Amino acid sequence: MRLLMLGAGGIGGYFGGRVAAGGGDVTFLVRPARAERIAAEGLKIFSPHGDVVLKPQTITEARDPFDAVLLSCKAYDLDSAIQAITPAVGPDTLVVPLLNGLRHYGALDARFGAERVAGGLAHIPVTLKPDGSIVHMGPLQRLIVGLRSKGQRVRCEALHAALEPGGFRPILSQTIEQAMWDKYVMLAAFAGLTCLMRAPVGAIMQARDGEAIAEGFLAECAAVAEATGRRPTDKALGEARALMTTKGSSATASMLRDLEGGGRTEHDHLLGDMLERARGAGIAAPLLTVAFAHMQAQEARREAG
Ligand SMILES: NC(=O)C1=CN([C@@H]2O[C@H](COP(=O)(O)OP(=O)(O)OC[C@H]3O[C@@H](n4cnc5c(N)ncnc54)[C@H](OP(=O)(O)O)[C@@H]3O)[C@@H](O)[C@H]2O)C=CC1
Ligand SMILES: CC(C)(CO)C(=O)C(=O)O
Repeated sequence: MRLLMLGAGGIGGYFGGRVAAGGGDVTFLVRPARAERIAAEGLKIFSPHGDVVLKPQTITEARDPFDAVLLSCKAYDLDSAIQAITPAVGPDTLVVPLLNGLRHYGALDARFGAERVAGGLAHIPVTLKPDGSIVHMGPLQRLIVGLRSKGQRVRCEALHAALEPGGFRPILSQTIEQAMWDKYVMLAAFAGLTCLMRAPVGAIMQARDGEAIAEGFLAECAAVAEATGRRPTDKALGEARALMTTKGSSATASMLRDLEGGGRTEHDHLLGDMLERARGAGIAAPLLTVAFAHMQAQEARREAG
C-alpha cells in the first residue's frame, strides 16, 4: 500500500518515519525548506523507543493518487494541506487526518466526500525542534485509525497492515467516533488548563485550587460530549484525569509548547470549537470561555508583533 504523509513535523515525522524505517512504503509531502533539510541532514527521531536517522522519500508536489493519505498538519494549515493533497486523492484513496479536534472532518468531507475520509488519532507527546529533529518526550506512541462507514472497512484494514512495520502497534478501532470524542474531551480540557495556567500539570497541582480547576475543565468538555451522545467512557475519563492531575508531572499540551515558542496555535480549532458546541447545547462553560479568551488575546498580541 502506497502511503502519503502530508507533513514531516512531530506527528507525521514520527509515525511516518517509523513506518519508513521499518520498510513501509511512505512518501512525505513537504514544503521545499523541509525537503531540503531532510535531504541534507535526514529525518532525525529521538525517542525512548530508540533513535533513528533516515532519508525518506519526499516530494513537494503531489501528482498522482496514493492508496492512503495521512494528514499531519496543524489545523491552521488545513486549507493549504487540502489543496496540496488533492492530486494524491483518487476515487479509492483513504484520507486519514491525525489532527487533534473534530472540526476538520467537516472541511475534509466537503472536499473529498465522507466515504473517503476515515478516522485517525494520535496519542503521543512529540515535538518538532527548531533544528528540524523530532523529539518524542515519553513512551506513549498510540496511532489509531478507524472506519467512519462500513464501506471503508477493507481500506482501513489494509492501512492498518501497512502501518504495522512502524513497530508502534497501530490500533484499528471499531468505535472511532467515540475514540475521537474521548480524545477531544481530554485534549481540550488539558490544553485549556495548561495554556490558561501557563504551566505543566505538576506546577498547577501546587496551586490551592489547581485540581478543582482541572476537574472543572474536564467536566465542561465531558458535558459537551454527553450532549452530543458521546459521553466519555470511564476509562477515557480516568486517563484524562490522570494526565491532568498527577502531582509532580511535567506534562504540557502541545498547544502550550506552541504558545511558548511564539508560534501560531490551534486555539480556535480546539477551544473555540468546544466552546461553540457548549453554547449550542446550552452548557455553561466558564473555564473554556476564559481559556479561549486568553488564547485569543495572546494571538492578538502575536499578530501585532
Ligand atoms: N505534537 C503532539 O504532541 C501532538 C500533536 N497532535 C496534533 O497533530 C497535528 C500536527 O501536530 P504536530 O505534528 O505537532 O505539528 P508540527 O508543527 O510539528 O508539524 C506539522 C507539519 O505540517 C507541515 N505542513 C503544514 N501545511 C503543509 C502543507 N500545506 N504542505 C506540506 N506540509 C505542511 C508543516 O510544515 P512546515 O514545517 O513547512 O511548516 C509542519 O512540519 C495537530 O493537529 C496537533 O494538535 C496530536 C497528538 C499529539
Ligand atoms: C495530550 C497529547 C500529548 C496526547 O497525545 C496531545 O495530543 C497534545 O498535547 O497535543
